[in-house]
Amino acid sequence: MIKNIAVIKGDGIGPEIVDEAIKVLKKVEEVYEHTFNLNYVKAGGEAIDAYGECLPEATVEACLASDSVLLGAVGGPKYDVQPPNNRPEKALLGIRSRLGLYSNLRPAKLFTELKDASPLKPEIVEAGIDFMVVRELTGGVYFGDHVTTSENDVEVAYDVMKYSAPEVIRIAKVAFETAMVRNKKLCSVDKANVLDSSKLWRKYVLEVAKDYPEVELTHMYVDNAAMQICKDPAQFDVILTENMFGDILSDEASMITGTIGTIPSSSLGEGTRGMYEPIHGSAPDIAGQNKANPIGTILSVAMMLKYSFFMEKEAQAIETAVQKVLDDGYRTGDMMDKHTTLVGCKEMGDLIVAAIA
Ligand SMILES: NC(=O)C1=CN([C@@H]2O[C@H](COP(=O)(O)OP(=O)(O)OC[C@H]3O[C@@H](n4cnc5c(N)ncnc54)[C@H](O)[C@@H]3O)[C@@H](O)[C@H]2O)C=CC1
Ligand SMILES: CC(C)CC(=O)C(=O)O
Ligand SMILES: [Mg+2]
Repeated sequence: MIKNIAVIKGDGIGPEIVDEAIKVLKKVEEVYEHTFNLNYVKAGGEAIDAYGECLPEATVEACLASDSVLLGAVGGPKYDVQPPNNRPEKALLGIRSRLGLYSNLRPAKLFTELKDASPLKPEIVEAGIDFMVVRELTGGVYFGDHVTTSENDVEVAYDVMKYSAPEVIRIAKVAFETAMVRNKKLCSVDKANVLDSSKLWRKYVLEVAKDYPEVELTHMYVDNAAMQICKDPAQFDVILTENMFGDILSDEASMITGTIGTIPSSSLGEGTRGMYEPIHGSAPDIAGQNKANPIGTILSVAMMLKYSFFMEKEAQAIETAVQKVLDDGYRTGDMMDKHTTLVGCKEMGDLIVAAIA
């Protein structure tokens, strides 16, 4: 099969982790006789450095012309002085929006080999951590008006969190469908005791629920959800939530699995073209030191193969290879625990490539 992939390395650890993911993709290409045409384009800080703008139109066009997009991460202190509309993060939001990628799936699954890396008590970890965060990705406060102004000579700022009924309905459908192929439990997380946008959210989640009588639906306020993820993560199967809550809760959920460094994500819209990226950021504190964990990006490639290209066995081969390398005791620094072998980003990539049959 021939597939065209737009590749955005981005900033900080982005280039390092993407290089390892590409090695994995090339191994899959060789073993399974596919052709992956890679089109390297820039977004975020790397695009500001090269062209002065965080999201050149040529990058968007290359993404739109591709079968899918692989992204490392964007941002870093160097770019914090940029005006709001030219920050690297704005490029990421721009791609998500221009490609219509409203549905972000972020798994929180504990590799049993990493149970000692989890900060939770052993008895909580033993109960199991395996849930999916379905995060709305193109609405909410990240896409509302952002205003800094002055009122009565006092500086004020506000950001608008807005949702429309169709936006809630389409992401709720994704979450119910996700629950249907898992354990048929869906927890919708909102702040409906305070926010109008959450009241609307809950109303339309309840509407969509009528089409999925087999799914057990519960609602939880986001503050409680943050607590329950630490206290009793085994209660969750699928969590559905809006953009910012999902951003925050998925970072928390990653940490209880040991590290943010292993968690991939898919971002999809109506078609099969998606963007695939680890859930973490550009980790400027460890950039350029061969310390980054490339597993989140490598597993994002596996998600791309599964969700966009329907290459089930190839995706499985990557997941099995990651599992084997962890079984063999290799770890990057972020998931280091007793009796394991510390390796760098590049070595971790090489080990996973070698483990792909
Ligand atoms: N998708 C994206 O491109 C995202 C970009 N960002 C941007 O990234 C920059 C840094 O943001 P932070 O808040 O520090 O979040 P971050 O996720 O980059 O880093 C948080 C902590 O996790 C560690 N970490 C993250 N990924 C790791 C990996 N693969 N291996 C080992 N350790 C890892 C970092 O070293 C750091 O200690 C900011 O400019 C931010 O805006 C933040 C989140 C998402
Ligand atoms: C960098 C932001 C735009 C978003 C974010 O933190 C994320 O999607 O994980
Ligand atoms: Mg985030």
